[in-house]
Amino acid sequence: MAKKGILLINLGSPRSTAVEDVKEYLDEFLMDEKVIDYRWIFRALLVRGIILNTRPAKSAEAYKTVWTDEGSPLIVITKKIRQKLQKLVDVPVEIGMRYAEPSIETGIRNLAEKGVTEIVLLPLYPQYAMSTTETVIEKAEEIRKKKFPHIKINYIQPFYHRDLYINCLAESIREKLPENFDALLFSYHGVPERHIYKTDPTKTCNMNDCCYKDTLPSHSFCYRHQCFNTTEQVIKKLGLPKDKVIVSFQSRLGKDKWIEPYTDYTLKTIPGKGIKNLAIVCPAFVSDCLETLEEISVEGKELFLEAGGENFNYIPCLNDEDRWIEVIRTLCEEQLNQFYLV
Ligand SMILES: C=CC1=C(C)c2cc3[nH]c(cc4nc(cc5[nH]c(cc1n2)c(C)c5CCC(=O)O)C(CCC(=O)O)=C4C)c(C)c3C=C
Ligand SMILES: [Fe+2]
Ligand SMILES: [Fe+2]
Repeated sequence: MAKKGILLINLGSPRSTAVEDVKEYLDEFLMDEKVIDYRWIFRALLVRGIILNTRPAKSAEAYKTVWTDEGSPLIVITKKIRQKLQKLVDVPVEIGMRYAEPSIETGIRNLAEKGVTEIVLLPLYPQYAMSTTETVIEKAEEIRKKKFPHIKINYIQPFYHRDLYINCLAESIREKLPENFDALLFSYHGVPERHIYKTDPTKTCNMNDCCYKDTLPSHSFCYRHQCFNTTEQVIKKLGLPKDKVIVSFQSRLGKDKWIEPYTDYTLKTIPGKGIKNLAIVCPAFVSDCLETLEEISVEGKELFLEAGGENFNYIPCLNDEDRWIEVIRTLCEEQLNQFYLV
């Protein structure tokens, strides 16, 4: 009789805020060809020859500002999610990180040691991207084939369009929205435009109005569409008019063109357009992390206030909210049941 288990995957953080640990983490992250998709030699020249000379020290300083006694917020929150989910399901639950520790391999091994032979794996990313969902699945498959060939893995697909997730996100935002705000900004992690062209099997997305349309075959791999669609569904549930809502993309790296508009530019320009009281949410992240707690809540806030903004209200991620754990439970149970159908 097969034994089932659940593996939750998040991005991962450095082991500590020491520059050397941040460097090791950034090396693994940025040398992933699904993240910096250049040929190995050019990627190595860029990452090891340029980025890793200066970025680790800067990033280490940034990590210090968000680090807690228990460690990186992203890891701490993922562990809390695991604990809460474990109380709701009767199969073992483990976590794994795409980069650094506990790795995906550690997660699979922990399940294997409990006798699990069928794993439901949930990448904790609502929207598909080559640099998130795809790299997680590729890595997990590589490890499974090499080290655990007797184990089956069912991968949970991106869930940005699922009603249960949208209801959960909308309710979470509704509870935290300030009474008065001029606009609600949805800031998603960005990706280079090239990634979207590359993963579009239809080769029809032109990074234009097509991404806003309701249904197109290109959408199952268009991160830009999936972010707009998440926003549209959430604001419908919240009953917010479109003119009170802005979408932008944060955290770009390097000189390539990333999907626009950029969050930093948006934050600098909207006060001049009369938006002085801002609410901001980051739905590409299910758990708060460096990119929300430092880049948005500290740096982003500073940009907005310096440009004449008055109130900046950051709305935290779903983190370990009970309603979100229920969503995770349902997504996993759907797939646990799928094993019976194979
Ligand atoms: C939520 C989805 C994410 C996408 C898409 C994504 C793409 C992406 N990221 C980088 C470069 C960096 N990202 C960094 C941090 C970071 N990124 C995500 C998520 C996505 N990235 C998270 C959750 C985090 C925070 C990790 C944490 O420990 O809290 C960093 C490291 C931090 C820094 O030095 O600023 C880099 C670098 C690229 C290039 C990319 C798409 C190609
Ligand atoms: Fe990132
Ligand atoms: Fe698109």
